[in-house]
Amino acid sequence: MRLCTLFFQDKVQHDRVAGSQLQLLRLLVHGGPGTGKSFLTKRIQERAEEMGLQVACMALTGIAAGIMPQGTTCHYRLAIRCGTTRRRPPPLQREKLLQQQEQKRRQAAGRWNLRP
Ligand SMILES: Nc1ncnc2c1ncn2[C@@H]1O[C@H](COP(=O)(O)OP(=O)(O)OP(=O)(O)O)[C@@H](O)[C@H]1O
Repeated sequence: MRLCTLFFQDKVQHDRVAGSQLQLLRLLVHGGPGTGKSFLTKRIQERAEEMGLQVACMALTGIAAGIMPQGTTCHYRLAIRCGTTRRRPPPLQREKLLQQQEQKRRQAAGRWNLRP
């Protein structure tokens, strides 16, 4: 954790010299199963918080997010909406689309000599 402390101290000092506000720092912890990602993330978070820095932990899955202290999924934290934003077509247009689909299905069935 000495390296972690030195890293944050360097960063804080660098940002203070460069300007008055601390710059946002993004860290990506990546690795195979059981290589110590959660362990390292927790230590980094503890150290950063001891130094008065704010930490937001995010993960791609809910299970991974649940392991981290105050962890959330990326979608939740960044307010990324899931699902389609496309609206359903209006009824008339929808009817037309269904007709086109049926027509294509019949054409395909004819091509393969199947009963429509
Ligand atoms: N630097 C370390 N010193 C001591 N133990 C460690 C260290 N790094 C990891 N471990 C131990 O190794 C095991 C696996 O670590 P960890 O759960 O952090 O891995 P992970 O990459 O998050 O795993 P997964 O991908 O399955 O979520 C844990 O028991 C953890 O305590």
